[in-house]
Amino acid sequence: MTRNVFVIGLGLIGGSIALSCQKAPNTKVFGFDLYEKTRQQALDLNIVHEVVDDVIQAASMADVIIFGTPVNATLDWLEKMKEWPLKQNVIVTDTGSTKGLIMEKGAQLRKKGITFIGGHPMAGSHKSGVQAAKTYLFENAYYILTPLENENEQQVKELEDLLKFTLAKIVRLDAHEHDHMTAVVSHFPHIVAASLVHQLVSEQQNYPMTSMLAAGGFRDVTRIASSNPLMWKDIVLQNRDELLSQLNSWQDEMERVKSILLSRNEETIEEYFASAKDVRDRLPINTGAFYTTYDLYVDIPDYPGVISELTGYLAEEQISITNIRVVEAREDVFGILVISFQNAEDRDKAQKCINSRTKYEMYIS
Ligand SMILES: NC(=O)c1ccc[n+]([C@@H]2O[C@H](COP(=O)([O-])OP(=O)(O)OC[C@H]3O[C@@H](n4cnc5c(N)ncnc54)[C@H](O)[C@@H]3O)[C@@H](O)[C@H]2O)c1
Ligand SMILES: O=C(O)C(=O)C[C@]1(C(=O)O)C=C[C@@H](O)C=C1
Repeated sequence: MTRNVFVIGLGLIGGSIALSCQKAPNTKVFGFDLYEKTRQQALDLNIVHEVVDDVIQAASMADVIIFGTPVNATLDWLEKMKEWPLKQNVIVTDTGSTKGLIMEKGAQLRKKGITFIGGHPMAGSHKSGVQAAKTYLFENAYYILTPLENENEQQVKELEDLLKFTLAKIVRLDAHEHDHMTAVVSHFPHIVAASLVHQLVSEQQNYPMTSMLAAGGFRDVTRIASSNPLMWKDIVLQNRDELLSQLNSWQDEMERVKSILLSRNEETIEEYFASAKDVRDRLPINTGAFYTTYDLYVDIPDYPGVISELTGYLAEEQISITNIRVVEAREDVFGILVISFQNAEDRDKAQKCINSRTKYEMYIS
């Protein structure tokens, strides 16, 4: 029997889930997005098997409905869904970054006989939209499920059985614990990143050169300030209380920094950085495909056409790359071309390919 999966919201996350659901056997993936253009792109990019215009009709045929919409739009859809004719055993889930308010709606749906199991894959990007979707975006990442208390175990297992095709590590959490912990490691850092950018803007008024000096450090710490503003508006509104509490803790932390700076105590200042480094260095890696980049560093001479020469060799051998960038490109000296691949196997093939056709030095970090 065919399993019908219906994804509503075909952006980065909905599109990526749709792609991984297509890997599941006997599964047909339908999609809907608010925008006609996105629906067309989703079809052109084979993100879904079919796109639909009539949401209620598609939902009535679905065995699993997955929301990939911004969290306030998800709340609106869940409210409307209470009145829809759905299959008796349908499983409804979402991918939103917040869970408290969404699970309140889930509890209301349960009263209508609809199973809602909250979901949140802990991987993503500052990029948004259907064109950024990737089949293995969630590989190795934690994928949190927040079933209601006493949820039908069979239904949760069925959802897990589908989501395993994301290659994520599925874990279960209570919605409030989820909102607390994600405020710490995801939502509040986005506020800090945006605030650092605002601080730069105000400094620019007196020191216009400042942004030109923004090197790796500023860029690394503010990358996520380039994320989708509408999505983050919704997230911070839904998780406002946790964020206000994080803001208080941050202000206390800044007071601590101020006092150690005022103290001029070298040992304390060094220890402040050393203990942070220790914790940061021990953070688990490989959580989320976006961070699992398989990079190959190639020392290339600085002459026109060298990049297309190399990518041409890879294309001839059908080796896909996910990203390419040049670092330390200076005149007349070697630059380093960093080519990223989806997996180690592709990187090995690329290394062999380049080795057989050039004399460029290569290394893996
Ligand atoms: N971006 C991330 O890193 C990330 C990671 C994990 C979870 N999430 C969550 O996933 C969800 C989607 O985020 P995204 O990054 O894919 O955003 P996105 O902007 O890439 O995609 C959202 C899609 O939803 C569509 N949409 C908006 N309102 C809609 C509506 N009312 N009905 C139907 N479609 C609608 C948009 O047109 C867009 O295509 C959000 O709830 C977000 O909190 C995001
Ligand atoms: O990598 C990024 O750009 C992200 O912001 C991804 C990220 C995060 O780590 O905060 C963002 C929102 C989520 O709900 C989950 C993951």
